[in-house]
Amino acid sequence: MTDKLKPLRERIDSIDAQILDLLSQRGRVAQEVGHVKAETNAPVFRPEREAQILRRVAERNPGPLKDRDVQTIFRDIMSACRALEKRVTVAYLGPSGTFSEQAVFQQFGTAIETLPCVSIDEVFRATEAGTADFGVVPVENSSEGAINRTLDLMLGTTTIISGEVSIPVHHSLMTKTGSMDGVKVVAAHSQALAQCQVWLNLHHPNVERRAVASNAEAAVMASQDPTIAAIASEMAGEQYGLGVVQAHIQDDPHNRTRFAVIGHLHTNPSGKDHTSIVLAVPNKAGAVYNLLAPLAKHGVSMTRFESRPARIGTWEYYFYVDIQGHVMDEAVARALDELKDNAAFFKVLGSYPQSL
Ligand SMILES: O=C(O)C(=O)C[C@]1(C(=O)O)C=C[C@@H](O)C=C1
Repeated sequence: MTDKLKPLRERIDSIDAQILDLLSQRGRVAQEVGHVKAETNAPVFRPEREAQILRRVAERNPGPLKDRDVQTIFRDIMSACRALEKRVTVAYLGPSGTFSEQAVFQQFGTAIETLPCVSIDEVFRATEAGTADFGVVPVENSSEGAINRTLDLMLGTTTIISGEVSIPVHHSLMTKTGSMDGVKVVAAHSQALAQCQVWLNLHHPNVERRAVASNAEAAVMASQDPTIAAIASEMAGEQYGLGVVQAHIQDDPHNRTRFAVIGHLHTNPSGKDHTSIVLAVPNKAGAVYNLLAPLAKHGVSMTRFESRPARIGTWEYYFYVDIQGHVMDEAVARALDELKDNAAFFKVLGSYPQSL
């Protein structure tokens, strides 16, 4: 056995030496890129370039490693190279261990500084003020719909969307002991409680449900009090020393949350982009009907349509629309020009590469 392993391990050692040498070469080129960018004050983080590299990696992947796995490796290689130019700071809805934090690493890799915030409002504020270079905020969940606070804040923010991240959301029920003995309360963010309600009704109908600021906060509470169970990611459970009572308790097994990356960066076209806009129409007959006509006219596909009350006391709404393409694409530019003409309010929230 050992005799057979020895030559294989020697081959791995020699391949590792080559990988290390290539990584070092890549790092030195990134340093040169950094110097060129510094001369022209150009942005360090280029989401469209990173998206193109990750797409190409999946296209060219000869196997046997999975596309997802090689993308994760390359994302972190780019993250480390980017950190040689500048280590970006990213704000998100903390504490550490939330799905938002997972989304941050999925977009930026791990060679970054993170700034956990107590609320979505705080993520916007930190990014607007420049305390963080970017912020990551939840936009919608596949089972529960829009995250209204994010939509409302998008309206007035000076930041723009420069990326999107979609991650699977798997909830686990966890306690200090790994059992439900003596548990009186299940704590979680209201969204998580809603995403697990069928399971909770079936298995723990008589345990009080308590909505708290985040699942990670619920995990902290459970780690300090054996009468409290938390619904959170297993990552958060591990972080706060919890035992799993039951994994994957979300009602929808394909449950996902989409996040927006906000900042001050205008992202260039990557070839596969989304554009987010928000608009309001004058309060007259047929206005909503006519609103989207320019999209169809110019062959632009809509991927999402959401409405929010304008909160000015009348029955007026803001419409949040996501479309395929980039504001610099000719068809999109033409359609948006016409949309703008029909709208009482119009704002482009940003164009950015489609999530992987
Ligand atoms: O191509 C660039 O602009 C780089 O800075 C290099 C690099 C990379 O490592 O490939 C790093 C950071 C950018 O976000 C994009 C790509």
